[in-house]
Amino acid sequence: MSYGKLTMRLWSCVDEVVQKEVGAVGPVHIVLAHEDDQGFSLDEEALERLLLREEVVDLDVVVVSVAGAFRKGKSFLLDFLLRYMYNQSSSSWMGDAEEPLTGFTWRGGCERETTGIQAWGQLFLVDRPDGSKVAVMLMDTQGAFDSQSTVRDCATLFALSTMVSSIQVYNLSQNVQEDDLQHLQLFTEYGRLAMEQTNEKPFQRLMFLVRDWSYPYEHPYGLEGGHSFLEKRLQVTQQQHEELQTVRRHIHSCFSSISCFLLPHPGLRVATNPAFDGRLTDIDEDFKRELFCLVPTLLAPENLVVKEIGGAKLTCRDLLHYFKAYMKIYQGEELPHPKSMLQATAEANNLAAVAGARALYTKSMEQLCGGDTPYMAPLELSRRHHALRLEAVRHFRSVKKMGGEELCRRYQEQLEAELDLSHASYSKLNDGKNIFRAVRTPATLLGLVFLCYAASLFTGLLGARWLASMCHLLMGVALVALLTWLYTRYSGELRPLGHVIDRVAAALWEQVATRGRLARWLPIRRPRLASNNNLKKN
Ligand SMILES: Nc1nc2c(ncn2[C@@H]2O[C@H](COP(=O)(O)OP(=O)(O)OP(=O)(O)O)[C@@H](O)[C@H]2O)c(=O)[nH]1
Ligand SMILES: [Mg+2]
Repeated sequence: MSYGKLTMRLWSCVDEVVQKEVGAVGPVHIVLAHEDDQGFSLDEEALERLLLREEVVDLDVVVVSVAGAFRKGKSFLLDFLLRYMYNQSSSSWMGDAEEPLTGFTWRGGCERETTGIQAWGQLFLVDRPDGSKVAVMLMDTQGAFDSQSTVRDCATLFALSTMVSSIQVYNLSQNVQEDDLQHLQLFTEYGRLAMEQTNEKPFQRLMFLVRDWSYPYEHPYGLEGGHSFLEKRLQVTQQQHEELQTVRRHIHSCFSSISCFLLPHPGLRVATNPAFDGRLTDIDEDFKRELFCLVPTLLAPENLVVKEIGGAKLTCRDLLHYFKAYMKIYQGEELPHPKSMLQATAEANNLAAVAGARALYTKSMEQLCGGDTPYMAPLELSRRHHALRLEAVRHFRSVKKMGGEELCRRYQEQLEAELDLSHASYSKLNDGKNIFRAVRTPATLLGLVFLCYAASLFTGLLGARWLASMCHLLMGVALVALLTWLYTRYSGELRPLGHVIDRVAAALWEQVATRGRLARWLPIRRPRLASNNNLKKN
C-alpha cells in the first residue's frame, strides 16, 4: 500500500473519531489574547484535547507555524496547507476551481482578524519515507504590529510560535527589509531568553516567505530564486556596519536551516475585491503555480521536520509540557519587556546622560572630600554638595535626549536621588576623618571607667557598700567593653560587637555633650541636608 493511501486511511479513521467527539473540525484557540491588556493565556484543556488524543499522543510531532505582520495573507495561505494535508495523495489537492477557501478564518479589509495562536482542530497523521509515523500540527498566529498590540505582545507570540514549531514560516510582503530582520532578531532573542541555554541552535527550520514578489527578472519565483535572493540579503561582509553584521549572525545562529520562497502577487481580485471568497478561478495562474510548489516544500512527507528541543525529538505529549512551561515563563515577570525602538533609544539616551552627570559630580566630590583629603566642615561639605548637584542636573538637562520631558523628569529624579545617596556616604567618610569622632568611643569608655572608679571610692567612704559594688561592676563592664573595642579595631574581627559598642558610646557621648552644651563645637549631630530651595535662598 502506498504512503498516500495508508495516510488517507489513517486520516479517515482519525477524522471519524474526531467528528464524533467534537463535531465539525475547525481552528482551535490554544493561546487566548485578552482584550484588557492582560496579555495571553494558554487554553490548556483545548491543547490537551488536541495533543493527548490516543492516536497521536506518543507520536513524534511536526509543528508548522506561519507568523509575521498582520493582514498579509497568513491564514489564507494556511488554508491551502490544510487542503494539501486533506488531499495529500491527490495531485489536484488544491481543490475545485469554484470552491470557496475555508479553514482558518481569513478575510479582506484593513483590521486584524486572527488573535492569539490558533491550531487546526486535529493533527494529521503522516507516514514518512523512513517508515516512521508523525503527527502534523498546523498553527496560525496573530499578526504582529497591529494597532492593538504592544511590542511585548508581538514578541511573545512570535517567540512562542517559533519555540514550539519545527517549521516557522516568516510571512513578509514584497521584500526582506532590514527592519524585518531586526524584528526577527528581537523576537527570536526573546524566545532564546526563555529557553535553557545550550550550544545548539535553539530553533529548527525557518522559511522567509516573500509575498507579492515583483522582481522575478532579478530573482525568479520559487525556492531557487528565494535562495539566491536570501543569500545576498543575509550575507555578512567586513564592509558592513557592525550593526548589520550582528543581525545577520544572530539569525544564522538561531535556526538550523533557513530558506526563502518568492511568491508572486495573487492578482487584484484577491487583494482588492471584497466579494472574493478564495475560489481558485479568481486567483492568478502564476500564484497558483508557485503555491503548488510551495506547499509540498513545507509539508511533503519527506520534507517534514520533527520538533526537537535540545537535540531530543518531541512527542505530542512532550510538546504539551513545553507549551505549558514556555507560557508560564512569558506570563511571569522575570523576563525583561521588549520595547519599541524609540522607547529603548530614549531610555538609553537618558541613562547615558545620567551616567555623565553622575561622573561629573563624583569627580568633583572625590577631589573635595575623597579618601585622601583631610576632614572638612560638614556644613561646607553640604553646601558644596548642593552646588555640584545643581551643576550635575544642569549637565543632565543640557544633553540632547529622545523621549520627551516626562521621561527626562523621571531620570532627573533618579539622578537627584543617587546624588543625595552619594552625599550621605561622602558625609560618613568625612565624619570618619574627624579626630574627635575617631577617639570618641575609647574616650567615652575611659571616662566612664574613671567616673565609676571615683563614684565607687566616694560611695565607699560614705559607707554605701552596695552602691560602691555597683560602681565597681559598671567600671568592670566599661573596661571589658574598652578592651573588646580595642581588639575589634586592631584585629578587624567581631565587627558587629565593635559596632554595638560604638553605638552605645555614641549615645552616651551625645547625652553628655548635649546636656553640657558642647554640641556647638563637637561633631555631635550631623548637619541636616539643606533643601534646594534653602540653598537658593542662601
Ligand atoms: N496582496 C496579497 N494579498 C493576499 C495574499 N494572500 C492573501 N491575500 C489577501 O490578504 C487579505 C488578508 O488575508 P488573511 O489571510 O486574513 O491575512 P492575515 O495575515 O491572516 O491577517 P491577520 O489575521 O489580521 O493577521 C485577504 O483579503 C486575502 O485575500 C497575497 O499573497 N498577496
Ligand atoms: Mg489571520
